[in-house]
Amino acid sequence: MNQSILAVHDLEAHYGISQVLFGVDLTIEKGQCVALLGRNGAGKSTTMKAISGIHPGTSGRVVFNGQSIFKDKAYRIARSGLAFVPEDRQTFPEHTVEENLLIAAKPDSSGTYKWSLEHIYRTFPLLVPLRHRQGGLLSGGEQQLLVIARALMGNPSLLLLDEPSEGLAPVIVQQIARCVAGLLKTGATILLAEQNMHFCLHIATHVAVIDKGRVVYTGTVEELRRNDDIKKRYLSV
Ligand SMILES: Nc1ncnc2c1ncn2[C@@H]1O[C@H](COP(=O)(O)OP(=O)(O)OP(=O)(O)O)[C@@H](O)[C@H]1O
Repeated sequence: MNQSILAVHDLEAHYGISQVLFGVDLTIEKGQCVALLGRNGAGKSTTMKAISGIHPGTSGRVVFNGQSIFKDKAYRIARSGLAFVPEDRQTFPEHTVEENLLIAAKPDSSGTYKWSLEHIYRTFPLLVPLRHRQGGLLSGGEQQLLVIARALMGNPSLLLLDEPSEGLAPVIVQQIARCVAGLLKTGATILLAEQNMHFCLHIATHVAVIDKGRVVYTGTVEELRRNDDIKKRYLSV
């Protein structure tokens, strides 16, 4: 049986007095790529921020690798092996690509460095010619690749990617899709928040559709492909 890496139950979150998550339920098993799909403002980023402790939820349960992390500080959650890559793609702009990567190097919970610099460059060949360029001088797509690679240098057991395709040219989106698909082949487990359903359907194994702060549908990618009603109702397709 698969081992559940992340289990989120009845998660609620607010900004001030405004409630935006109304009981999110979500499970990710080892090796899965779950696409969290939903329209603008549906609650994808807030779900990721609540899971990773950046914007803690107000109630609910979040269990990561068998441990409750709900209300834990963001740095503790990150250290326990959950890496969150926010949508703003912030690199350390004054530092080179290689320095950005080395700053983040950390072993996994067993003390192992699965992701070395060499392994990163093999997986992200586009970063090789850029290794001495400052982070702030990269294009949007290059920055996106760098922040994903930087997260991997921390050898996480779960990677949360928030809208990696947003605002990028189709050719770059394809490169990022190839890169994420490659990560899955290496055994990575990924929660991928996206508005771009087509980007996800080629990569993800499972989907969770979120609408108005609630997960309204879960299934495999194949099941979603066949479900025109859900696509029309929640994904504007
Ligand atoms: N810092 C904030 N303060 C107040 N309200 C916020 C804040 N961030 C998000 N919201 C609101 O919370 C709701 C959920 O936003 P969230 O960013 O989680 O949605 P999303 O599905 O990620 O959308 P997008 O694709 O536009 O990022 C929206 O109504 C949004 O306006």
